[in-house]
Amino acid sequence: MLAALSRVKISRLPSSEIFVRYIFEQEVERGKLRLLALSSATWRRKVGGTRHFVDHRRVKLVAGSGGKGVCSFLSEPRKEWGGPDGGNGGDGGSIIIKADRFVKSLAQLVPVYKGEDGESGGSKNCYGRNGSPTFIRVPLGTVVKEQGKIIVDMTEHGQEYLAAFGGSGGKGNRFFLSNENRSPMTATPGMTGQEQVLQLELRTMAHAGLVGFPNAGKSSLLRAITNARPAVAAYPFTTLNPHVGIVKYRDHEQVAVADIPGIIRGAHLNRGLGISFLRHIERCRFLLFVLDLSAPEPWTQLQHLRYELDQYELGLSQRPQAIIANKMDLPEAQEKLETLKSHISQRVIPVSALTGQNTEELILYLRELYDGYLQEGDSGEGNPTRW
Ligand SMILES: Nc1nc2c(ncn2[C@@H]2O[C@H](COP(=O)(O)OP(=O)(O)OP(=O)(O)O)[C@@H](O)[C@H]2O)c(=O)[nH]1
Ligand SMILES: [Mg+2]
Repeated sequence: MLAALSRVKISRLPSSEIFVRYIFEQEVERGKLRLLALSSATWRRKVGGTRHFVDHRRVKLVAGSGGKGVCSFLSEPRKEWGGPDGGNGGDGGSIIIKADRFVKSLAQLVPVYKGEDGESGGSKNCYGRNGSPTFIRVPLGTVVKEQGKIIVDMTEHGQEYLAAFGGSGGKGNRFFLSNENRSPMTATPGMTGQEQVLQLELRTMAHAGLVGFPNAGKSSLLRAITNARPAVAAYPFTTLNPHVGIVKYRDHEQVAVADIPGIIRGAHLNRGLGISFLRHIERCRFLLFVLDLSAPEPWTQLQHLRYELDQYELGLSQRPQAIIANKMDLPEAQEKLETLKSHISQRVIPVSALTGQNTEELILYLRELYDGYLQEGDSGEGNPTRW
């Protein structure tokens, strides 16, 4: 049955279904796992090396070592004792992490980076060439951590962080020439490059984050209010990586909205897809809670979502927010909405992501939140991200 399923996936090549396989991978026993791994390779070959979205990576950086200095003496016809002429070695290449807005995931990163070594010096006072720096291009919003502590946040295009220094080159014997010592024999080796083990984490940068149970219609809503096209399907956990869409207003103001995977009760205990992907809404200034009106008790969803958010980071659920009741087109929705309103003191925005009903109210409310956030920014609480 599973083999048949894999074959179907390979032949149809739907972009979202490769992720379904991850869920299967966690659940099936060993024999079947191998089969899935095989199908995954075939899938990649067929679609031409497509890579998955990766939002965290551990990398080891070893900067280039300095080239060694050389001990040599000039000796030419009629100038047999020309003195020391050993040149210095070149410096090793450093490793630099650079933010690049054209890079969208950490998938292209490799586990180990080795910087270019400096060249050794030469006779006739020739200095060795310095090793060229190695650049690691990462998406905007990448956080660089060392032993769990954040050391830099790459938020601007072109921002660079020198992560591992190259070793300095050794000195040739010419360097040691002095009045006391006219023929130094000393030459030093280059220093080894710095070694670092860093964790890179990608945190999506958006103003608003859609939070909701699986199948609540988060991706559908993102499609309805922005031009983003995340996959939508009637099974839970369709979305496995964040998508960002931009809501454009007439005055050219733009608000970025991030869609993330669904959260279920007990996600902090690693149920469902866990809550580690909440890192993608950690930076969001406001949250859009999407409740599913087709669920028996949509108001309990809100409690569970808030609880799970607070498990990730205390106070996360208290960010400025909008509560959206989705699937208003369903027949029983109106009745449910009234009950929902009686359970929640905050304003509830009823919408239908499927038909686009009442999405204007949501878009306008989003703008109110955004304007409030901009004013807050003006009063000195950090610069707002301009998209
Ligand atoms: N009737 C109705 N169905 C909807 C509406 N919005 C979404 N759906 C359906 O609900 C199902 C799930 O929608 P998605 O947008 O994939 O839900 P999601 O919250 O992104 O789900 P995950 O990515 O799995 O967390 C799909 O079959 C949608 O067609 C709506 O407003 N009305
Ligand atoms: Mg989705």
